[in-house]
Amino acid sequence: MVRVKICGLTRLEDALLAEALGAYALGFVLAPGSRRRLAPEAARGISRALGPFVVRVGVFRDQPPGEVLRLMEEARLQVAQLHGAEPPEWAEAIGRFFPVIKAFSLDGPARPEWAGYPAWALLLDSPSPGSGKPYPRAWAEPLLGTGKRVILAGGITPENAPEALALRPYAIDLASGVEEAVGVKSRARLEALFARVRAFMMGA
Ligand SMILES: O=C(O)c1ccccc1NCC(=O)[C@H](O)[C@H](O)COP(=O)(O)O
Repeated sequence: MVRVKICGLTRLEDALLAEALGAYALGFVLAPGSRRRLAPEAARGISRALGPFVVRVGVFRDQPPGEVLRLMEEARLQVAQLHGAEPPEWAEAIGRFFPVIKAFSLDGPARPEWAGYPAWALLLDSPSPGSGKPYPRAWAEPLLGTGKRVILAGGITPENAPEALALRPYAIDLASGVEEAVGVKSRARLEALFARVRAFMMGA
């Protein structure tokens, strides 16, 4: 089973297309400073138009639990992804209401101690989230096989996705690799990605 999260959605048409192609989760950036940032009401409009069986993920960075919980409710989202230096206590406070994904930026091999962070899954990303910059996928290995769910992100594209899939992560996550402009997904690139994922599954 390979789960695909398409992140940084800003348009309803792109979210509906990603859902139709088989995305398991869709990410909406509510963190300040991102060129993909959506207002909560815009994310709510997209979330309300999607089917019931695709997971809506809110993406945050260094925003305190009260702000995250308010935005999650306002935007009608279901999972909180924390992309900053959030202390475990923040994740525990948010985790009382929503499943939490904790993102870590890799500038070298993943640290085994991250497995102790109170999150439902760990997302291993490049140092600059949303940049389309990859890293050596072997850097994820210290956390694979620990029993912790690992989501691989950071510069994944339809072309290099098999390298990430071969590590059999809990999921893969993409923003830039399926875009024609920042925040604007490409139909052709989304279709190419899901074709590569299906081909990998058939051959796995
Ligand atoms: O996508 C952004 O603009 C972003 C900004 C700030 C924090 C997180 C952000 N994205 C979160 C994601 O989960 C991205 O999909 C992930 O960083 C991978 O991005 P990419 O390398 O562009 O595929």
